[in-house]
Amino acid sequence: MYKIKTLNNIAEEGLNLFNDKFEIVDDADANGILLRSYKMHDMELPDNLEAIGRAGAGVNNIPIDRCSEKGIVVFNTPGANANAVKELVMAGLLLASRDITGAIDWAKTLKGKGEEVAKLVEAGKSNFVGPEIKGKTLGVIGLGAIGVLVANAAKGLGMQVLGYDPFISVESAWELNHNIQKSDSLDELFMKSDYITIHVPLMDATKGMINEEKINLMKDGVRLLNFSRAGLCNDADLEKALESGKVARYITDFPYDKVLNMKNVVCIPHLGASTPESEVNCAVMAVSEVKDYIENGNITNSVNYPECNMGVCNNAGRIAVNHKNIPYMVSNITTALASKNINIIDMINKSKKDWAYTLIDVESKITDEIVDGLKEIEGIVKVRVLK
Ligand SMILES: NC(=O)C1=CN([C@@H]2O[C@H](COP(=O)(O)OP(=O)(O)OC[C@H]3O[C@@H](n4cnc5c(N)ncnc54)[C@H](O)[C@@H]3O)[C@@H](O)[C@H]2O)C=CC1
Ligand SMILES: O=C(O)CCC(=O)C(=O)O
Repeated sequence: MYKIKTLNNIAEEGLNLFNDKFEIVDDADANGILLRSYKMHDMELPDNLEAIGRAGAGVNNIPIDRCSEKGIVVFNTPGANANAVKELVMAGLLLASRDITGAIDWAKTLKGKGEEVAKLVEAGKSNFVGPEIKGKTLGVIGLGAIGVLVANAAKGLGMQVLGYDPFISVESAWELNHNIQKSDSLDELFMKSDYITIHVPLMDATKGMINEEKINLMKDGVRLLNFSRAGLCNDADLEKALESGKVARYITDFPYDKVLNMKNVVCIPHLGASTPESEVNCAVMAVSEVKDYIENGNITNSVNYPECNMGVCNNAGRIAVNHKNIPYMVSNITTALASKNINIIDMINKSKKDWAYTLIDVESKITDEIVDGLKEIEGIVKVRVLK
């Protein structure tokens, strides 16, 4: 029986896809882990952990390098929550323009004022005037699953849209409305935009990408939206810009104590992906990926190991080997099998940056002795017999 542990709420529609070879457990030594935003960095990674399924996009809560070194394949669910985030970003654009939250808070203070309310409303409403978004320029940083939907929807609302993504995928480029302008540099986007929205992953290269130097390039009164991760903005620089009015408003899905105390900030409690539709989409995708990997060795949407698909095994045996992407691995693995008289019927070897994966169907049963032999080969970090 394969054991699966969940570290966050995972929609039933996904969990129900596990067949009777799987059980949901609370043990520390599960074969698979499913999670959303749970921070795994301080967790031990047990030797029998094979797969981690992130029901969502961002994987900065998972120790990817440690996982790769232990042969643990980390999956995410590209695009499965993108529409949910896009819809909240559209609300964010309006929250950034019109002081909707301030106005709602003020309206609540009129409770109990009886017949005076209508008069007070008309007298007080001028404090909450804000510009329309139509005709303004929105800069979209990162044109992946979310950025593309945001850019297209903003265009539909009459905005001018500038996009920046030096690594845009062919698929995203196809999806992008052809009226969206390409920004040749991030600095150009910063200089030309009235509104800026960030849709890139948090990693070393993007951490603190919104900082004093970049803010100084922006228009006075620019409105910033961050539905990606808190760490993309340098908080001391952001605070200074909000105090001076250089940044007129900051809308974020990532509250923390310091930002909650800043002026002109609207904090949403990480609700971007919190729709029933997106929770189901993510759970179904994450469970399908983890299940197919544990049962068949196939890899779809992994962030640390290569794509690999040999379908269901119809041969006598199947073995999966996670290893470093270094010379002689294929020859070492096949020589080890040949030395035990094991004949290979089908095989895939693929790599992704420093890591590689070899999936092999063979003509006879694989014994523990063969597995032990493979484990001794320098560079191999995990060996699994799937059949
Ligand atoms: N608020 C929420 O609940 C959610 C937040 N997110 C956050 O949004 C991020 C983006 O999500 P998706 O669009 O689904 O991911 P994605 O992987 O489809 O798109 C990310 C895009 O960023 C681009 N990119 C990477 N580095 C860049 C750079 N330095 N400059 C410009 N572009 C760069 C990539 O080429 C890619 O096209 C996630 O990494 C996550 O942190 C995602 C889902 C829900
Ligand atoms: O699961 C969630 O609610 C968070 C979604 C998210 O931040 C992501 O997918 O990167």
